[in-house]
Amino acid sequence: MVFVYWLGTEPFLYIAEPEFLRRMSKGVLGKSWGKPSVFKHDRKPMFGNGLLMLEGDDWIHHRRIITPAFSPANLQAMASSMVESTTKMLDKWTSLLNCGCLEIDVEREIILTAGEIIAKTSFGMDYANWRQVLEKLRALQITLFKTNRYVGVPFSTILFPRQTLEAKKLGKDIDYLLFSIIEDRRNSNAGYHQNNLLGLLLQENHEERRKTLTTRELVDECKTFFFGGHETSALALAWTMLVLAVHPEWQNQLREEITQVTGNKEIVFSRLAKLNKMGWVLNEVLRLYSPAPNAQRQTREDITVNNLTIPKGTNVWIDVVSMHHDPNLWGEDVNEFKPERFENDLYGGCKHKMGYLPFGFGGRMCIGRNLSMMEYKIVLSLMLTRFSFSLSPNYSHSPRIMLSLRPSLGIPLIVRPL
Ligand code: HEM
Repeated sequence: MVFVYWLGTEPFLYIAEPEFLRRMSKGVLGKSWGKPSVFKHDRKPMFGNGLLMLEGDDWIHHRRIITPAFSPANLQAMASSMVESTTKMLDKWTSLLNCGCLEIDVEREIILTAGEIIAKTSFGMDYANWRQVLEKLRALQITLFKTNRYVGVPFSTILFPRQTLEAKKLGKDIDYLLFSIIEDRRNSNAGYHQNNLLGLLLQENHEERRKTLTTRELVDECKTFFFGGHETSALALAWTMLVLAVHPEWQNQLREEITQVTGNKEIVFSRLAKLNKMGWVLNEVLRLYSPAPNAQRQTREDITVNNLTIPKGTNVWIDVVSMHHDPNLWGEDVNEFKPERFENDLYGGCKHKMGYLPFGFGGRMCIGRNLSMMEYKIVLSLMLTRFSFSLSPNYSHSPRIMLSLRPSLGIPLIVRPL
């Protein structure tokens, strides 16, 4: 389905048709479309001019600097930190269960753990700092995306002055926290020699003896990666816990696979790729509950598709959720949880390769996808080998798009030690 709608004064082209998207993106150079200016402005307190929002030469430059942070060697170095943070969470669950607690909101718990993982692995942050950044980012997300604000409608900031001011203030508080972390790292020599994301960004500035990234740009990248690096991975895990709670047979299948692959020893980086069934489960969860439910672009020049000219300046809204749930692409069992779709097919049997886009498409494909797959397998393996899960009667199914696709009332599960 493809149609045009308006958001205030802004024209939007809605696309939930993979073939149209393929034709549109095929002939388009990266420079021919960017991110909608109206969202760049609205989401500034959250992402500033970080990688997600950049375009043109600036985007190429930042992507080149940041890519090495996700090399296999750097990912491997993050594994022990992931095991440590997850084990801490699971020890806490054991204490809660010993104290008579019957259920645990796994979404809340996993978000905290994923926040800790990205804070430690990418920025080397300590507890007090990352908790503050995480809490403020969550408050900012609620302010920007939970309420009905009219993004793109002229003077909407005047109609919603309280939210506008609140978002600006939270954005500044986060900037300030990240700025002081960057300055501390600059002043300590060790900061330049760490191969984590912040270390690489600082080295780039330091070694070339020119300000390749300004402090403002560094803060924006840290903000972007702090949010992007924990929220989506945590949601993939949280939605997985929900579907596994209602499909205990898949919990068992995954436990068997973990035992086969690890031989009851601690999970190690080099064996993660062998967790094939877990990979299918991840793909199926990303299809059913895509943490990034849509993608947006804005044309920077006229683009022609099927004799139709899409004028420069048109915003484009790509509805990933709709494509992932289209029975014409996936078949009549589209809404069922069937990880085996992915057994012999990276696209899960989808009739069109652009119909399955959990990590985006083209040159703007998610830079953190390998990191998130690794984190997913480590955290899920540890959870499944210590506990079994079933749905709490208090669970209420309420997926809601608040930038990402969230379970808006949490995911309370009954957790039992194995
Ligand atoms: C399951 C986990 C994840 C999902 C589903 C996901 C999804 C996506 C999607 C759909 C995009 C493309 C957005 C667009 O086209 O506008 C994207 C881009 C991006 N992601 Fe992820 N992501 C995940 C994990 C991560 C992680 C762990 C990080 C960082 C550590 C990260 C950082 C980013 C960044 C910075 C971009 C912008 C890339 C660019 O424009 O060059 N993501 N992600």
